[in-house]
Amino acid sequence: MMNRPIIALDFSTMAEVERFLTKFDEPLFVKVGMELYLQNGPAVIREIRAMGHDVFLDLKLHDIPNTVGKAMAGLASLDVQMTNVHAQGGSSMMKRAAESFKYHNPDGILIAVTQLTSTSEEMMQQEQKSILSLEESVAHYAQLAKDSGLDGVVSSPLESRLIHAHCGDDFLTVTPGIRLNEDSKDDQVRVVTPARAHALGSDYIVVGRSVTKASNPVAQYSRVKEEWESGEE
Ligand SMILES: O=C(O)c1cc(=O)[nH]c(=O)n1[C@@H]1O[C@H](COP(=O)(O)O)[C@@H](O)[C@H]1O
Repeated sequence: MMNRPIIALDFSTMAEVERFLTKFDEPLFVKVGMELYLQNGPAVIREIRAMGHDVFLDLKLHDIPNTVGKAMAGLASLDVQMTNVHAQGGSSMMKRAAESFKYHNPDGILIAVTQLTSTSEEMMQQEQKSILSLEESVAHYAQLAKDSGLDGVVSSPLESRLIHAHCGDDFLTVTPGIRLNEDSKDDQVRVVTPARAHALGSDYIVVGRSVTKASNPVAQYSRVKEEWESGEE
């Protein structure tokens, strides 16, 4: 069975979240990111969990190991199914995050962002002064995350095969940058359709605006889910 698509609740108020979620009569897997969490705090997680939905808390922690370890202990007590850090924070930071998260939430999934889906290879090389190709960089950070005790990484579906080849099929690929054929890319660079993400072997897809900005979000969610499960556009 395929994992449900994760829907990014990129709203700024709880009222908008409620208006969106009450349209659905099935439990969703949703993502709470910086926009919602930083403006509304931990109460949003409790409310969404009380409505029966699973939560990926996406705050991409990136700081010194002690700070991230302590912050992670707080986040782990929120009863979320998945959360993340930035792999570029390094292996000591990721190890502290994993120890802290797993101690408080043994069943939770901890993943690391490799290269954002809004980053192109050209940007990476010019702005990060990296001498690697984008794929080499993603594979490198995925291996570092695995060696630090994390369960998987965030990347574009374009790198899912490479990550599985390097880190094994059990190492999770959680992949945003999903667009239906007729959608615009917006600020994303490395995008694919849900069907293509299936073919490329992603374990989870993260979908935001394609569904949240649709005129009929429930119908659009069903379409994304069907494409993702069948692998056909
Ligand atoms: O960690 C993430 O979820 C994430 C990592 C990444 O590399 N790219 C990325 O788009 N995301 C998140 O995935 C969501 C994508 O939203 P849409 O572009 O609207 O589908 C946003 O909430 C982003 O914050």
